Amino acid sequence: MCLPLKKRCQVPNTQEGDKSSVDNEREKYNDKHRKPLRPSAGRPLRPLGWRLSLPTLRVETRLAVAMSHQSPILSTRPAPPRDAATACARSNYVEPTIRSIAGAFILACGILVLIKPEWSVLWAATLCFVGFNLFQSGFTQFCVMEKLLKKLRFKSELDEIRTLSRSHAEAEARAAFYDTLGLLNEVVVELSREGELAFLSEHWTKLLAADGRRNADFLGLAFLSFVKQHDRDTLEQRLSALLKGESDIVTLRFRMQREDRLEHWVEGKFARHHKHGQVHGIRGVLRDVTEAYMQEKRISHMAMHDALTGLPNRTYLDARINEAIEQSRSSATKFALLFIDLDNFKRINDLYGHKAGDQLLVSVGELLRASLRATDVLARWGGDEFVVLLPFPGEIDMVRRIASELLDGLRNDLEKQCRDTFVTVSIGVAIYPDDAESAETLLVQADKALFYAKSQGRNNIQLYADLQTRAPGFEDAEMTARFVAAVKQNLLEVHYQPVMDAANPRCPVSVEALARWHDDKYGWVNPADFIPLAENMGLIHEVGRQVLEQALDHFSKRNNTCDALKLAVNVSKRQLMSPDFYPTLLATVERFGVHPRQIKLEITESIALEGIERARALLQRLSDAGFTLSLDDFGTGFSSLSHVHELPFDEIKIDISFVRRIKTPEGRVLVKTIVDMGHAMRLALVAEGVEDSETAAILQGMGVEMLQGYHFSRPMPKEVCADFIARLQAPPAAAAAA
Ligand SMILES: Nc1nc2c(ncn2[C@@H]2O[C@H](COP(=O)(O)OP(=O)(O)OP(=O)(O)O)[C@@H](O)[C@H]2O)c(=O)[nH]1
Repeated sequence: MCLPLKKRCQVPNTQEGDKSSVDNEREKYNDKHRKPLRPSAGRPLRPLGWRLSLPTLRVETRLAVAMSHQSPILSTRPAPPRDAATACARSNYVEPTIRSIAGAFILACGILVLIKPEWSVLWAATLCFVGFNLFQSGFTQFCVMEKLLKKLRFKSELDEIRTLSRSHAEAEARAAFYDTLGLLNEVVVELSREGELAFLSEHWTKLLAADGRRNADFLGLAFLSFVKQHDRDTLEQRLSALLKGESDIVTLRFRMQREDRLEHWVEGKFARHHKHGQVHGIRGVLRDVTEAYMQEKRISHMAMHDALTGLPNRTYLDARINEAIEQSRSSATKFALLFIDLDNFKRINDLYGHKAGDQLLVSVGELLRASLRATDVLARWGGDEFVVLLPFPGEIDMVRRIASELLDGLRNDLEKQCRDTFVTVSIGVAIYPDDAESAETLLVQADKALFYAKSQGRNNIQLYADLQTRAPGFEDAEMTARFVAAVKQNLLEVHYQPVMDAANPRCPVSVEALARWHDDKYGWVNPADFIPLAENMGLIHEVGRQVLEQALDHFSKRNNTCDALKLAVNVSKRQLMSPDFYPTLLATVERFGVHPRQIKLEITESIALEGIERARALLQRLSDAGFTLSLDDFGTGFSSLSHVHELPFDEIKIDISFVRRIKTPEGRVLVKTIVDMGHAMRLALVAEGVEDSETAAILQGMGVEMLQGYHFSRPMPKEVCADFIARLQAPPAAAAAA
């Protein structure tokens, strides 16, 4: 880089005399700077001056100005402080003094010739000598002046050459700089204060995929016009802040408006560009970061999104909920969290396989997304659960309406997509800040509301706020929390209580599956405590489902030979009213290889309160499928006994409250009436709560076909129940030995 510059600094076309004078001056300069000039007198000479050297009267002109000083081409030192004009002025100032002295001397000689004519030769010789010296002095002065003029001319030439070579050197340096920029992958841009392109380095056209064009075509155009519309405003704001001096460096990622229309990301780093101490514009470096950006995006997308549906995942949702909380706090607004869960999704997997299940999840995600506003966040929480974060400006009724539209819309769309199955969803809703003030608690409340929605027969919406009034106190007890956890973890157990043939007490006709809960803290919890809890919490449906599945599992694996033995399971009214109860039951029974004929469904009489027509339709389907239908708790709370005969029940189970009174005359009459009425309706009779042989005998005497109670057996774990049945069925001798 330095070589061409030096070469250009050689002095061109100088005459020999000039060259030597320059060399002389340089030597003088170098000598002067090497060591000071010392005259014989031992005093340093002044840089410029005259010395009258007597007795020779030789006027010495000492031009001590080292002209070589003035040439930075020859030396990088700065020019000496004195110039030729100063030297000239000094010589003009000295000459009159000499002339005056010489004049005075000639006048003195003339006077002496007149006074002493005999010394005239001596005086004439002295006069000649002085005249000659004056002439020599003038000539010397003339030479000095000429030299000075030459020096001045030479200096101006030098200045010219220097300016030329400087601009040439600058141009060369610039060219070399641009060549270097061309080696970089980055693009260097210079923008005017108005944002127009003033300079572009080589790869600009490559960055814009404008292959056939030259950089010059772009000069003078607005830089921002090559930035994607979406990123333009931000970049413009940041660059004008930079020009105003509000920031020193701006680093920003944005997209360029490329001719091939591909999305290319650029990282731009900009700084102010100064000239003569003024802000002249902006200088920036643009780096194509598309690949790195896409990679980062892919990684962060993977970390924040669900692989199956492509929807945001829990991590993303958590962040957005926290953001929404911040925003709601500052703007005093509310937002809702909707927990959406597919009803009986397991069944879809079981019936159609996991691939179909996956496809359904994807469809649900798409349908939900399409029904929501862009500002609503939809995430897949996991499994068949989705969560919607719904900012809402108005009343809570608005959330109800949106949730209801989602539920109906989804059901209708899925009905069209899945013609051979019926897919519904349940929705639980919690509102910030009414129901909770932290993201975590809000999610828990929404989940509770969902749980309650499931328990209400699925395919419905529950708001956490409503839950408080519908299931009061369900939050309070620690037991509640432990119970909920037990249900969620499938920790409930099923015990079995046999129902005996009244005519043959050694033969159980069925075993009733009963839910039991053992808690580490509370031990065995009485069903009379946790069943109402389950009702209040809306868990009764879930409890019913778990009991059914466990019981079917046990029943299908039984190894006794009692072929006629039936499995009796309790079905709550809510379960029965759920639209998917029937198909789920059929599928579950089939899954465990059990025939509906082997199942007895015990249904409470309150089913009739749902409207006799509806109840009949629901029950008839079950009866037609082969299930035995038992009217449970008969005699309690049934508004119209006369309706019983309109429902397709196979048997009536007399409530324990009547059986316990059987030893009193009134109680006996009451039970006898129920038994007669049942028989009149061609229904079989079962009595529960038989606790002793006397009661058993009375009931048997009345014609009750089946008996159940502690007199025969308490509810037992499956193994104990299996032993019990095996013992009953063993020949009397073996049973006695056992
Ligand atoms: N196909 C498929 N199944 C999944 C996926 N993730 C979870 N599951 C299944 O989804 C089912 C979720 O069941 P639950 O929500 O507990 O129960 P459900 O059958 O939907 O019943 P309710 O929610 O009580 O109505 C489980 O059987 C999981 O194995 C998945 O990514 N794909």
